[in-house]
Amino acid sequence: MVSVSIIGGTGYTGSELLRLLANHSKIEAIEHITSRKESGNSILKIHPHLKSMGYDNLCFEDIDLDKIDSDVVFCATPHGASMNIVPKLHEKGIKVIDLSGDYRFEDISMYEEWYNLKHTGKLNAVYGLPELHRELIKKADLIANPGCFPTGAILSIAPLVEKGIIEERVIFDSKTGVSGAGVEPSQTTHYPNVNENIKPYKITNHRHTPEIEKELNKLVEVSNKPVKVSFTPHLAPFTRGILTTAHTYLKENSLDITQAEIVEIYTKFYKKEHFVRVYDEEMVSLTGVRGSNFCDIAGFEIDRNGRLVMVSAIDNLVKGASGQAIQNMNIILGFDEKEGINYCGLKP
Ligand SMILES: NC(=O)C1=CN([C@@H]2O[C@H](COP(=O)(O)OP(=O)(O)OC[C@H]3O[C@@H](n4cnc5c(N)ncnc54)[C@H](OP(=O)(O)O)[C@@H]3O)[C@@H](O)[C@H]2O)C=CC1
Ligand SMILES: CC(=O)N[C@@H](CCC(=O)OP(=O)(O)O)C(=O)O
Repeated sequence: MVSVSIIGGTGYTGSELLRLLANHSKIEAIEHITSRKESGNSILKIHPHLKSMGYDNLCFEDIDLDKIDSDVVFCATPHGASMNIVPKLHEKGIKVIDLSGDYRFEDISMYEEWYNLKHTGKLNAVYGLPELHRELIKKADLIANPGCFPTGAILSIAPLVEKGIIEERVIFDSKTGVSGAGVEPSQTTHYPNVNENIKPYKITNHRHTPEIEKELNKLVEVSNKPVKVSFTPHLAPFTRGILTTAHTYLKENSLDITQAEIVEIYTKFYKKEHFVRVYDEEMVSLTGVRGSNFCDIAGFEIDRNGRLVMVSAIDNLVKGASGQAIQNMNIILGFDEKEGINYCGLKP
């Protein structure tokens, strides 16, 4: 049994951590859950849906980090904030899973360029995408939990990149639900601006672009050219979910590959992966993964120009954040990887 604390407990990913951990059989207690604004208040004030789930006496605290001594701490804090919190916990020997972008880049200068922030210093973090880095995660004491868009994008084409059958340029087009923007309201997320609307943003310069690219390039054989990623997100009128369409081009020498062979490449690549479901006949959709830790993948169609289209669907708050964070904790601590997160979607 382990004790857990959550830094940033009033946000959406903090809320999801509580929801999922309530059904985790190896969690002894949520020792501390922090909030600066809600310190002293019951967590039920902000998360009333968690009533009778074992948290009725749990209150937010604005606690000094020195007082936290849990086995595992989840930092569900914004980028820029995590880098001032994580080192203090890490140096105490606590296993830390950071949901922000602060430790996702091995190369800090790349982080500073894309996040426009000065970093407080590199730590030895493992990029927590279990389907690609499970062995490293097992030995890690600091996990950089992947970004929501990168999770769906990387998983959608990782098998093709590893196989070396697509050209270097890859285009990802993603639609995201509004919870991706966090709990603080803004003009962008204001209901009249989102409802019955769809709006592209950061069409060429979203900070998840280099994250997707550097992870895909870990799969590229030295003899092949590095992948070049273009990424455009769109804000869409739903609360949860990210649907990503990946456009890739088959290499000249792979143009005779069949759809069935591509399906086979994916099936083999994800054979042991419980949380990646490959659909060779059905199209995937967001309701199929809503509330779940699954990444559903479909597509496999090649058009008359040799363009291969893949599609992935995730719940940004689960496989894209808190579910994956718990999956990482399960791997580090040697628990069943599915513990606490083994739910299907909520398709009506
Ligand atoms: N939402 C999503 O879909 C995803 C989010 N992420 C990442 O996960 C992290 C959390 O996201 P999300 O839950 O959406 O964010 P929210 O904005 O919803 O919540 C942020 C939380 O952090 C606390 N907080 C903010 N600043 C500080 C600070 N300086 N020190 C301590 N606590 C602070 C806030 O509480 P209070 O102000 O009361 O202290 C709040 O509880 C972010 O880094 C985000 O980028 C990753 C993948 C997906
Ligand atoms: C809708 C919306 O605004 N989405 C956010 C998602 C990013 C996020 O959650 O940040 P990390 O995954 O990098 O931590 C955005 O595009 O910035």
